[in-house]
Amino acid sequence: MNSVLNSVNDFVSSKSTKEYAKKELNAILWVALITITVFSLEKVFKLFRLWSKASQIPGPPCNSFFGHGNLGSRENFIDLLSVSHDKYGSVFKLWLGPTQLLVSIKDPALIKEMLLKAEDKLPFIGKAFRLAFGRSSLFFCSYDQAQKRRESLALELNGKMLGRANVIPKNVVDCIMERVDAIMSKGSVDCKSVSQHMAFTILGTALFGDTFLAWSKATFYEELLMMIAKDASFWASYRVTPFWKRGFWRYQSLCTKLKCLTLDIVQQCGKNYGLFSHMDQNSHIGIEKVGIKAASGAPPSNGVEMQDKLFSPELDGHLNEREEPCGNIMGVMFHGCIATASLIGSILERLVTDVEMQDKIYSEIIKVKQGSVKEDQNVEKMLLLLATIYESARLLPAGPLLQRCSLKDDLIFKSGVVIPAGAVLVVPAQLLQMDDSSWGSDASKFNPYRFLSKAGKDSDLVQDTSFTEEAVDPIQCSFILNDPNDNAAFLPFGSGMRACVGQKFAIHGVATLFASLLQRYEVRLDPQLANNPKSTTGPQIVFVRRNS
Ligand code: HEM
Repeated sequence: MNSVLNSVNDFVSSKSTKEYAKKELNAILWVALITITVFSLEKVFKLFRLWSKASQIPGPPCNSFFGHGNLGSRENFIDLLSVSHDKYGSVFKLWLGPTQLLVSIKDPALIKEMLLKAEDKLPFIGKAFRLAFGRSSLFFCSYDQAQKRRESLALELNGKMLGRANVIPKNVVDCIMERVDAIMSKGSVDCKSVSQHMAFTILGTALFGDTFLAWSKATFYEELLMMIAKDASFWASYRVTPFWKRGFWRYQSLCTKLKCLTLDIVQQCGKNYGLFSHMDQNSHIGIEKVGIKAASGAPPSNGVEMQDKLFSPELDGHLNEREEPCGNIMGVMFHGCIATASLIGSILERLVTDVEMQDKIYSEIIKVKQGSVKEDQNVEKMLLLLATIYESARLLPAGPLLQRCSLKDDLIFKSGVVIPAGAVLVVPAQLLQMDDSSWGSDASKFNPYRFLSKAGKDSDLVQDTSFTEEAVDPIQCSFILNDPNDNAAFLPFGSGMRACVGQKFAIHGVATLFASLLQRYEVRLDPQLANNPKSTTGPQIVFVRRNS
């Protein structure tokens, strides 16, 4: 009897357990269904919001649901922006896909406002840096993540570095000159590779100190950095990281080699010199992680003290741990080298094609040198040289667009224009820097005098190109150098919240370099190879030693 009762009980309890399980499963399915519905509705709602807000912005009609997906080559895209701005005004939209809105802005005042309000960078840029160098704060798309590192790097670059008499120490310039001598003993050089090497040496010594000059692996490091630069955008352009592609893993192995080399140079120069200690406290953790013994025995120095002052505990704790060791260092080396090399290349190209200007700059350098007591370059007194650097940066073809977005909030301009959150904002900097309405009828010509004005009259620009010796005489001070950033259409270093923190350092560094270079050499086009139409590396140039 008991056993019968037991089996009835078992049957009842197993039945109620099953029912309970069934009910629970139903509840889970309902919750999942509601969550998915809410999530989808939210997405649809966001999409309608984007479409309705975007409908207020003028722009070409979009024939395909997938948007203007095929925008052609870089040149075609800039042409498209130029034509569309002429047609739709200073702000227009372009659909890149059903959910991807691009808004281009060409009005200088609106651009200034936008670059101050839109704090975030495109996730694509952050992805390119993350794939190559691991997670880092500098160059991260969200401003909140990048802000502190930006501030500490800016403080170091614009404070300690610019505070020195010469932004680039004399031994570094001498090292570059020695290399130029060595190259010249073999013949002419291509403009691109010599500019790249100069930029690499300036940045390397700024980050790692003098140890970098004697580092045996520097040449390999430079080659690796350039190989990575070539492919970085390509691999970042995949929506899903292409782990299945062999080429991607080859690229990753280059990135790993670069990381090991960075850790190696960090180890060699120890904690006590260079900018690196202020950007990556994690670098020493990294050295241990990859099995290299951390630098030891170096006496505590100013660098270490400065390091403690520069980083707040908040940054040292939570955020630092999420950063890849040396990620910031590699990011700065990468961006700084490419951008500085491009500027040096642009200056060299302008100087070899405008020999008269080169001679005037040479006279200015000699005059300033004669007036100075010590070995200081005093580049801040070389107004024509600095104006030439600004002008070469203005005409720089690299980086034709500035890109921003506001990840969370809509952007509301004073004029009432509203750009929905998440839209890609672009500034066609190249068009703007060549625009007649901002630069006058000679906007496309090389004219450094546009950055000089007569002392006391800000608006009185020196348009007269017969720049006399007296005019460049710093003692007489008859001319002043305008702040290039006064013109809202001067954007080679960007502007606003995410503007380049290396602007002053790069300009002073490049000026110091050219002051030494032009003092010793005349730079000329190689007469035999000047007109070689096949050259993809810029003109072939020669450095001719000056008599003195
Ligand atoms: C001629 C040389 C250089 C040029 C033309 C240049 C140009 C630029 C441009 C256009 C941007 C983006 C700005 C924006 O979106 O508004 C940028 C960002 C940046 N630059 Fe430079 N740069 C140069 C050299 C350097 C150097 C030498 C350093 C550091 C040592 C540096 C550090 C940075 C950093 C950290 C950012 C990122 C800012 C951020 O994402 O928040 N740059 N640079």
